[in-house]
Amino acid sequence: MENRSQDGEEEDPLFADTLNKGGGGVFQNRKLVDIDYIPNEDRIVGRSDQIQQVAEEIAPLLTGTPANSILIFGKTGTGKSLVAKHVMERLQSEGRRQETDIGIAYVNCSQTTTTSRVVRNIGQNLCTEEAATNFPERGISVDEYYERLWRLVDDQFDGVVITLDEVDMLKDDNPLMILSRAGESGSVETPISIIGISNKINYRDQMNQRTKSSFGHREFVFDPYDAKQLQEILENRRDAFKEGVLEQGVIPRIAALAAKEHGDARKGVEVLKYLGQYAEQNNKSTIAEDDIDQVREIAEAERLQDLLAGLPQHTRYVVIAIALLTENNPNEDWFRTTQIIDAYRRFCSREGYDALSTDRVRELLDEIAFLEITEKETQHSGKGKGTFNQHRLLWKPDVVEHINT
Ligand SMILES: Nc1ncnc2c1ncn2[C@@H]1O[C@H](COP(=O)(O)OP(=O)(O)OP(=O)(O)O)[C@@H](O)[C@H]1O
Repeated sequence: MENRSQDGEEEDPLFADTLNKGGGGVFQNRKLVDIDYIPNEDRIVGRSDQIQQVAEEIAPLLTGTPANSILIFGKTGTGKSLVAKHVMERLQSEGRRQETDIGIAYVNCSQTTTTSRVVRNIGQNLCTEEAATNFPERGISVDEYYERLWRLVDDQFDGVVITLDEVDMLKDDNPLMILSRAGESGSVETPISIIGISNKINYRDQMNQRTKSSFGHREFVFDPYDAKQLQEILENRRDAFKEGVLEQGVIPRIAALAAKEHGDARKGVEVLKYLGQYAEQNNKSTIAEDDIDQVREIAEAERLQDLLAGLPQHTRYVVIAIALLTENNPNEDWFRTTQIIDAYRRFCSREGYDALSTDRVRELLDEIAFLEITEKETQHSGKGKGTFNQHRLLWKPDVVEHINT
């Protein structure tokens, strides 16, 4: 493939020391283990059918004809974002070859939940740095953002593809509907295709009827990877490290652990990255299987931190309250809502925070279950005695302690 700058390219020697050789100097190409790195096709494992299918849906943009909008579902770390970004980039470079201007934008809706932010980010993604001033942070209405976006799309592109990752986090699916029906409603002439990504398989049920119909039945479900695929994914990143750094058995063990974690490639790649950093900080020139346990906790803490980022502080306190309960009750892992509310109140009073109302804490418990930080289930108390909810932390409690309150 041409025009793919991420892979195989040498780093500028001027910065190589800082990028690769800090401390123990174990890296030779550190970016290969960055989570946002989009690997070249020959490093992507087990997704050629999905790449082909997504490409077929959006390919009509190359001829200026309307293309489909699609939804991709699958658990975390199953390559959804990777496939979307990879296909978008290839479409854009094929467009360049054919002198067709394809605009691409990627927006993560977990950090961009309101309509105006989504539309603004798409605009900023599509245009040059100077033109991005047309999409200021504040001061213009949602309608004006849309107007500017339509103008940009029609003025500069022959086709546009927009990926909305974690689309289920949007406050409402208005932007999804407006963007996917922009051509039909006469807002733009240039065809726009949307790739919506979610790890909530039942997300479709939450979509309103009109949005659903604009996505038709073009849905793809990505299965988790098995241990063999995970091992290959990680082997394909081995050259992030200098030769001989990763001892035998390191990659198979990370792959086996990631396979247990629902086939999550993200976890595997992250552990590789942390292993390198750990080796550097400790001036080690090789990485052994025993080092894996040291870094997994750090990797998990960071992931959880990511999950909680942007959420209200009290959401974190509720998570901490559940972690404390779990730690103080080694033989239990399910806790009733009332137990958690009591633990949360104790935590708040100890730390000097004003606790939120019971109803609000119940809502927060639903939010953290939705984010898969906890699992929630409803139990029956016994004949005629009604029901109660209980919750279980899906992360190790000591990991939660790493969270900054
Ligand atoms: N098939 C694959 N081949 C090589 N690397 C992969 C593959 N699938 C995923 N990865 C790597 O695993 C990490 C996570 O992948 P990605 O972000 O695409 O997952 P996702 O399904 O979008 O997860 P999430 O829902 O958490 O965003 C990335 O670093 C990606 O490069």
